[in-house]
Amino acid sequence: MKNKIKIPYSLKTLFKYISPYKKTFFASILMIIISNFAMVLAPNIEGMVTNAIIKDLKNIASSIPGAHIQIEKIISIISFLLIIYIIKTFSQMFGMFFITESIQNTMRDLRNDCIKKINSLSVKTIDSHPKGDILSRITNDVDTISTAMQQTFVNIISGIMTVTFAFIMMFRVNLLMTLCVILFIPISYFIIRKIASISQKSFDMQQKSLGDLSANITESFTGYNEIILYGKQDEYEKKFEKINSELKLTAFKAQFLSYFMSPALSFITYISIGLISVIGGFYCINGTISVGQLQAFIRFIWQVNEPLSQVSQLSSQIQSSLSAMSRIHEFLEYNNEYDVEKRDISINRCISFENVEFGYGDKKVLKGISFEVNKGETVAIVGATGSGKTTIVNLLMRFYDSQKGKIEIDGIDIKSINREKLRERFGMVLQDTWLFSGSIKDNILFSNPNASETELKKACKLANLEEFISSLPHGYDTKIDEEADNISQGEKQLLTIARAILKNPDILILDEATSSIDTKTEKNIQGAMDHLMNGRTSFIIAHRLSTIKNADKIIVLKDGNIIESGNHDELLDKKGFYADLYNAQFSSL
Ligand SMILES: Nc1ncnc2c1ncn2[C@@H]1O[C@H](COP(=O)(O)OP(=O)(O)OP(=O)(O)O)[C@@H](O)[C@H]1O
Repeated sequence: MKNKIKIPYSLKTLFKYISPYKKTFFASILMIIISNFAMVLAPNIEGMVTNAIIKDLKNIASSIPGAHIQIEKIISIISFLLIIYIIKTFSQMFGMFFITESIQNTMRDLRNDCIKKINSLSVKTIDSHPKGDILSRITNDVDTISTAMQQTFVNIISGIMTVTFAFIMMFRVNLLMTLCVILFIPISYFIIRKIASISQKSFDMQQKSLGDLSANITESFTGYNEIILYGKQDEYEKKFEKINSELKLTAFKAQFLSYFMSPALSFITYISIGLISVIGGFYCINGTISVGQLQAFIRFIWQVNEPLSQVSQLSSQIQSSLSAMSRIHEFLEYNNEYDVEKRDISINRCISFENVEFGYGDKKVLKGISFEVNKGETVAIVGATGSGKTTIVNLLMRFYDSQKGKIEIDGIDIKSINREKLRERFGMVLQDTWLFSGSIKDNILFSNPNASETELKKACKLANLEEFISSLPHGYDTKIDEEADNISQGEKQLLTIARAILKNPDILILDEATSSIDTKTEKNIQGAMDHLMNGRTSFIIAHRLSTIKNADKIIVLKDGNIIESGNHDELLDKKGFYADLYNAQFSSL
């Protein structure tokens, strides 16, 4: 899929984003045209002042009667010149204002849509793309486009103006000579295209390397503690250096090739000047044009070359931005989590899995899972690591959809239920707690922002958090830092339990929520968990079998199948896989 999307699509996407601001864009183009006109007019008027003074001085020197410096005439020309300068300055200023305004609005919309896109992606898509790369598309790539547009737009408009003026002047000197110059344009165009198409590949690689670099940095930060713990700094530095060298290589290729454009274009210009000198020479000899006109004509050829070579120098930026736009376009085209279903659900009877099969890609993880849980019951899912415990709850919340069989709530296939509405029924407490930078209160209210103060306090009481929160200097308003490093693992879990209590969900997912904590905290968490689970249908994924003894049903997974099910005592009596697992854990305590 990568690198398949070609430039026109990405440009179309860019135009789509620019179009709401087309009026401001056109206003900026108008301003640039006005300022260019003023720039062309100014030298002529400056010349008029000099000419008027010289004429008056000559008249005085020749003692022509009544000769004097015509101050009023000079003042009126200077006033006109002043007006031109003012127009030039203000049109330039407003031109820049309009262009900056429209580009920055476009970029803001693009970034907003990227964030909206992230929120509408399926878990499957998020899981299958490196986070750092997605981050790079929203930050680096948007930035590349913004800088390129800002720097090249004015140059391109001014260039078009200069070329147009130059051609008008050339036509006025001689038609045939101008047509000869025009003949060289396709050659220049061909060279630009050829070089651009070669270097574009390097620009695509460059933006991709930037994405890889960003992914590497994100990984180094998120795994910082583990990296230093295992002394892997050198390894990570080497990985970074490798990607960085690749970036350097692709950036060098891309930049070098694009810089090649300018001398190549100048070479074409030299050839055209040679040809024009010969033709122009003949015209001078037979008196069709003057030597001064030929000289002016050659200057105009340079004037045509200058913007072309300027734009070709900026071509590296234009090309990077095209690659960046292509990557953003590709990201915006990722499949959305699409829901046509509007159906809502409430659980009154039971949840059932019927012959559910599922795999990630070619890897089959669940090979025909069937079990039933009644409303209010607790089911524990047990099995070796990688046996598919998390996958079962992922399917239940429709983070992924089963490939065969069905999951039903009260006899209704969950695939016919709106995903958002389905997920509203769930609460989760995971081992990897997720807290954001904000106050304790903000973090708990995250699941139910409209909860009252009383409800908040009640949830914290049930989650055994009262003592902890009252010990904090700012109580509920205490800030949690970005990584939530200022609170312990157990406290984080209690906070997520309070969050889940406040949501008051029908179905609970508890994923190994009681591991890696001390006995007192574990007791605290277990108490909080009991409050949370009270009267709800719960799915517990736990390695520590002592925590699931009271579950109504325990299902044991192995190689994608349920090999045993029943309650704790029944499974112990069976003296099978569960009993072995339990005894092994019990004896190791
Ligand atoms: N997003 C994914 N893409 C590809 N394979 C995946 C993905 N998520 C999980 N797997 C694979 O599917 C298998 C089951 O994973 P799952 O997380 O359901 O196991 P688990 O029983 O919950 O494991 P653990 O006890 O270690 O959490 C594993 O082999 C895992 O590598």
